Amino acid sequence: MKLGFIGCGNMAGAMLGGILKEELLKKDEIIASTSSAKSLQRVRECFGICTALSNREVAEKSEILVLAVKPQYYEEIIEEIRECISDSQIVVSIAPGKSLDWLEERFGKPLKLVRCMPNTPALVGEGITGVCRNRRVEDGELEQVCRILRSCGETEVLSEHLMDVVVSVSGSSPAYVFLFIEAMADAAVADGMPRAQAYKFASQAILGSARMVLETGRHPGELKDMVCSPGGTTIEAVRVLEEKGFRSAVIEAMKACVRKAKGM
Ligand SMILES: NC(=O)C1=CN([C@@H]2O[C@H](COP(=O)(O)OP(=O)(O)OC[C@H]3O[C@@H](n4cnc5c(N)ncnc54)[C@H](O)[C@@H]3O)[C@@H](O)[C@H]2O)C=CC1
Ligand SMILES: O=C(O)[C@@H]1CCC=N1
Repeated sequence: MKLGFIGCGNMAGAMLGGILKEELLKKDEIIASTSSAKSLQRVRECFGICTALSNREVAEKSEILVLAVKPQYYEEIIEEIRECISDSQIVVSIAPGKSLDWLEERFGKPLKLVRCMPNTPALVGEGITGVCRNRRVEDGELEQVCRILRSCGETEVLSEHLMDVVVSVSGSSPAYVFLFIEAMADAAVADGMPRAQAYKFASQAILGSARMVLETGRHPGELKDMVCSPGGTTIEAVRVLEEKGFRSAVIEAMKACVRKAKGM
């Protein structure tokens, strides 16, 4: 098996969506285990990949093994599989707060470890993943992992001290954006727009704005100013957002997110 997942819920599912769409790996080159036969059956039906009820089997068979369980299960999963893992494999962690040192210590032996933080837009190939590695992972091996991650969107290799920030700015941030979309759609519905249409307008406005930042390279403030006509509608909305502490709410929320990640 080229790639294995221990745990196959929201995040692994999103990654699989990207990987299979790009046809980077064949379905029979990917294996996953989950906590129950019922959820494994769902994984088989959804993705058509190989499955196993045994985490050890997945650990033994995978060249690249992704630990895709919740952080609170990391310790018990590592205890369960540590004997089956060798330094010819690459273990990939996607959990917030679990440092390379912590992982190395739990495995208790020399291992190739990659720590990354993906996000669920991976499902549609528009994810972004922050990646770092321990010193045993060679450049070519990191590239192997990044090739897989790139099928889910962008990949940035960075220093480990930034990984908690990556959690707040991309791992968790789709949730804030979905809240924003819901709030904008609710407002549009309140003013008479049918709900489905409201989601479409709100989502496309966010998608288009994000693409403008990425594709024009212009400062977001400049792009904002281009929308705000003097004495117009937009500056009126911006004034209310500032009055209600919109920026500050986002900054405080993200600082809370980083604090939580650091404490995990
Ligand atoms: N959901 C997200 O947007 C993101 C999640 N992550 C991280 O990804 C990891 C997985 O999160 P989600 O996919 O959201 O969780 P989830 O709850 O959707 O999926 C967890 C999976 O682990 C399986 N599992 C639980 N106990 C197990 C065991 N003992 N053996 C084998 N499988 C077991 C469950 O059956 C399930 O398939 C977490 O560490 C999370 O912090 C990282 C970035 C974004
Ligand atoms: O909420 C969480 O803890 C995970 C990590 C990033 C996104 N979801």
